[in-house]
Amino acid sequence: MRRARIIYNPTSGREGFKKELADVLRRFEEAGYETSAHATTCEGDAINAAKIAVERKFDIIVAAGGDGTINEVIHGIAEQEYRPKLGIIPGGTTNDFARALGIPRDINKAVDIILEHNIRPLDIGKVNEHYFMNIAGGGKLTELTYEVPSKLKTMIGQLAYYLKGIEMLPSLKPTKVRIEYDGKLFEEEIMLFLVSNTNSVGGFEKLAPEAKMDDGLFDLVILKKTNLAEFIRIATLATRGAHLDDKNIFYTKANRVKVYTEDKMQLNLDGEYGGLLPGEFVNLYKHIEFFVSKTFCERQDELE
Ligand SMILES: Nc1ncnc2c1ncn2[C@@H]1O[C@H](COP(=O)(O)OP(=O)(O)OP(=O)(O)O)[C@@H](O)[C@H]1O
Repeated sequence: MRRARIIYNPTSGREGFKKELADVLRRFEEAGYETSAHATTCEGDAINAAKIAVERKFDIIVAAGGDGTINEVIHGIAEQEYRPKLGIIPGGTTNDFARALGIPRDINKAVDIILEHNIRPLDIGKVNEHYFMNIAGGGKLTELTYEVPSKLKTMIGQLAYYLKGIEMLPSLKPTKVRIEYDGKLFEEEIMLFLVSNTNSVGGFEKLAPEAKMDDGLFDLVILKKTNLAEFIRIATLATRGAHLDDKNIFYTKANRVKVYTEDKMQLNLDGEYGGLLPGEFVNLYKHIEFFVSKTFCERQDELE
């Protein structure tokens, strides 16, 4: 019999998953999975819980929670030789990764997707000792994703980023960087850089519109030094994915990207603080098998 391990964060988002747990367990059992659950107790607990699920050779792990929980589960399995397939039930305040995989917020519909069994091996990003699923980046502007208080995020969503962004615009400063990507070199002053695995980024769905999740490549998007007026013009273009051809943008695909900066620069991983640069970003090709929606499969295939 196939075995499923549900790892859920009882504190994530509006804490809705707990109430549904019995139903979710029943649905997995009915679908032929012997199923058990682990409620995370503190930061880092999902990493251990996932490692234990690997040791016990569960066929699938279902991560229920926000991006933080999914990220911890990925940390727990990414280094292992045997990696259970990963299903996601979004339950956080931000669910960028679930959104990228076309997984709806509704718990029952998310379970449907796992039980429909559309499985795709997808790339995972690694930088220094951290993993990321969606996007990593550096530059003053990327720092705003964690300066937005999470309460505010929940209440007003995307608007929180925009408000914070506007507040920070005058303090945007260029930084000299040296970026090595697949044996080539980019050396200039920049405003920010993004290393993207998916195209779903904190409300900007089109920052890396061509990012494909199973090609072993990141989309590297660099905004060169600009003045404020230019910056606003390009940010407007970016909301509709029309920025990549702009002369102020450097855009390429790469499997390995090394970033060195002259000034201190923070690293942003999936919207969270990820330490300081320098960093070496490595794309782990089709590293983990995920349960995804049919729409996701169609979208990926269109990008071929
Ligand atoms: N029982 C717990 N009590 C407090 N924190 C926990 C507990 N279990 C897990 N955590 C921590 O909470 C962090 C955030 O959780 P998660 O991402 O699931 O939800 P969220 O904060 O609501 O959503 P998001 O991260 O998407 O904004 C996790 O990275 C984890 O370290």
